[in-house]
Amino acid sequence: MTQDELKQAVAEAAVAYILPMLETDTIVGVGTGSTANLFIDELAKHKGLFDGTVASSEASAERLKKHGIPVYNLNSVDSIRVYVDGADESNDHLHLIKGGGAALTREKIVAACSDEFVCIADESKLVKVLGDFPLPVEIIPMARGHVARELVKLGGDPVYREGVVTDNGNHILDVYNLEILDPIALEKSIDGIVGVVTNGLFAKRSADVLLLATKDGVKTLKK
Ligand SMILES: O=C[C@H](O)[C@H](O)[C@H](O)COP(=O)(O)O
Repeated sequence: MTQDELKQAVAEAAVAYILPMLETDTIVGVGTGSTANLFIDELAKHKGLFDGTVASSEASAERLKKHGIPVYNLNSVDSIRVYVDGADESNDHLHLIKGGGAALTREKIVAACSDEFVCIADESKLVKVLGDFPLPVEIIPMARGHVARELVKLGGDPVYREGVVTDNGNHILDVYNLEILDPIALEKSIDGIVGVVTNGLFAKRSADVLLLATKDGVKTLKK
């Protein structure tokens, strides 16, 4: 199977997983990226069954609206039953690296507000130790130099993601060469640097379930 076929399989599995949760007042949190896009397309087949969604990016909101699925402002909903999103890497504890598409801050906010976080990925994303994928860090633009120097002190090699402005009007540093042995501690340390908005480690609030597409079928991994 190709990577695209694996992504399609996991998108379908995610919809099957959340179907029993869908009621007329259910709000679904929707992530960002190529896997999340396929999930949106599958979710659209069931749009009459639930109330609507909260999106983690402008791009996902636009795709949802094109399908005729209601998209709510996060501040106008009481709760999100389930959040479905992709990842750039996951370890066995379902700690994630996210933000390859620069949506990490809104993703982390929606994940924090959700009762259950279902991560969807193909098997290439499962790793023993996080950090082969450069860790995205969203920063306030004027703090770029300061944050970069602090990230070097933590052992990383930050690279400015040229030309990218997040939905929040900020910039991204991608941090290379981190061997992330303690994701919870590193997430906290990076968040403590003045000028950092969010970092792409989802460790304190990890996924609850990982649906992992493999050539032998979609596997369900839990913490
Ligand atoms: O900012 C983007 C997100 O964190 C994505 O969920 C992540 O990059 C995975 O994207 P994809 O499904 O395209 O590999």
